[in-house]
Amino acid sequence: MDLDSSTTATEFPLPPFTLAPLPHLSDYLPSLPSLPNPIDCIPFYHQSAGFYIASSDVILRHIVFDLSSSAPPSPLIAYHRAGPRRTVRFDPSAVRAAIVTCGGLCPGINTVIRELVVGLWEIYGVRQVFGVPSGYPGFYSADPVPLDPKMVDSWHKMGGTALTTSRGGFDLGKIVDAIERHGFNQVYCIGGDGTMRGAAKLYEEIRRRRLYVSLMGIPKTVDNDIGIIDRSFGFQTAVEMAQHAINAAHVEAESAVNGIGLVKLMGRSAGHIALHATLSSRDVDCCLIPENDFYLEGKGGLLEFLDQRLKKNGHAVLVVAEGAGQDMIPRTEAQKEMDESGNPVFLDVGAWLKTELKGWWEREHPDELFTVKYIDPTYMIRAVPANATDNLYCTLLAHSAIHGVMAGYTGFVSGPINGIYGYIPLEEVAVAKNLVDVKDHKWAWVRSVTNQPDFLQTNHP
Ligand SMILES: Nc1ncnc2c1ncn2[C@@H]1O[C@H](COP(=O)(O)OP(=O)(O)OP(=O)(O)O)[C@@H](O)[C@H]1O
Ligand SMILES: O=P(O)(O)OC[C@H]1O[C@](O)(CO)[C@@H](O)[C@@H]1O
Ligand SMILES: [Mg+2]
Repeated sequence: MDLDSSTTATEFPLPPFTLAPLPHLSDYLPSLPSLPNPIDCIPFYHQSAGFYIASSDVILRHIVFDLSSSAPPSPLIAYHRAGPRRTVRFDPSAVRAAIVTCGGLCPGINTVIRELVVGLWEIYGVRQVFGVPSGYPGFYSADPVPLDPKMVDSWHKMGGTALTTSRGGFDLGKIVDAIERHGFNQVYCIGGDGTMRGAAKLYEEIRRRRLYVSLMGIPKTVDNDIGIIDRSFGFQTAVEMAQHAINAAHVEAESAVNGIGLVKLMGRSAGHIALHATLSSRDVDCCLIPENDFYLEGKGGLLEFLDQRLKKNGHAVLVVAEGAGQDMIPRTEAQKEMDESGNPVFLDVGAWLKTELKGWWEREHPDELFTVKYIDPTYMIRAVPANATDNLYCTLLAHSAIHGVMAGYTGFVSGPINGIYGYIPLEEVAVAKNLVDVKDHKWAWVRSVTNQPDFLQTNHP
């Protein structure tokens, strides 16, 4: 079908799609109260038509279509829109909300906590909001901390998590027992992919026990490796922070004779931070990510490429995601460690690359000057407050979460889908991985900016 020459608007029918389920407390508690939304009584709000979101308001996950294709993209899925509902299923005076943060840090966690507290308090009139210290194990091993708007007032300006976090210690029975014991009826779990897998199990157990408890997940991952949502909060702040390291590497490399600036950035299985930092910087000569294997020696290899760059420019900047090249680094049995949550502990690809580069130069150009300056900003890109964009994102995310929970939805995650906030089943998010697609335009863009090798040659040594 040639649409180029079309001068008039052409109509196409919407392809059929499946609406993802959105679990609700009434699925297993049929006689729940149904109350008018307390927002009705806030004197400053003058609800316009369409203010309340109905269960018929949906967002399409796929918004890019090939009109010449007879087959619709499959599977075509829609999600329920996030936002306030006309009725709520909790009496605000009876709500006891718990907030927990798990896994690694990420800019914006404190903003999400702040906005959950302030949103519950100011919009819905909830007065019992608690922080669960030290991640999932804190449910059964620590006392909940009462939170109020005054206490959290400036938390959006702080990095880290004021509640403290941890890895490991997920004991399903003990956590749900503790939720019952403390009388929590709303649970907000902020965390990464592991936290979402844990939250999906908690939701299943709560449902099995038929508890009047709504539990939801707010995805947090500096690596941006959680699927379905557009991006995770704090990611943009981390990319911005990574620029400082890349700029320093560039200055060091440029100021040396045959200088290489090497920057390692976070990203266990997904190279999004490295990729975005590369695209924003434009000083990077080569970006190495876990999704795209690379090799050092021979035709089309990294060393050949760097040799050419040094000859041409006198310096080069290399960005490597921490999960890249792990299979190439020699590792003893003792180094095959896992962290408390079962995530593999990586070896330092930056330190390994630095040694390899120095060895190569000494072998190939023993009489020429050469410098590798290795910068590993590690936690400096994530242990910072969120920037303005991420703070706004965190606020909308927290408010979307509250509206959904107050309406009685449970077992869901809130997040932006194509720019619109929606509710996604927890179990879907728990298994959806967002890796860099090295076949799509974004990776092609990196390669066009850097002109780096594709590392696809099969006949290297
Ligand atoms: N499959 C799982 N089932 C139940 N709980 C899990 C599972 N995976 C991880 N968890 C628990 O979730 C919590 C956080 O997990 P993890 O340390 O992997 O961080 P994360 O949420 O993935 O965050 P990040 O990716 O940012 O580090 C831990 O308490 C861990 O025990
Ligand atoms: O906080 P820890 O346990 O040192 O873990 C660091 C890891 O956490 C992350 O920031 C998020 O998963 C990774 O990029 C990094 O490898
Ligand atoms: Mg994780």
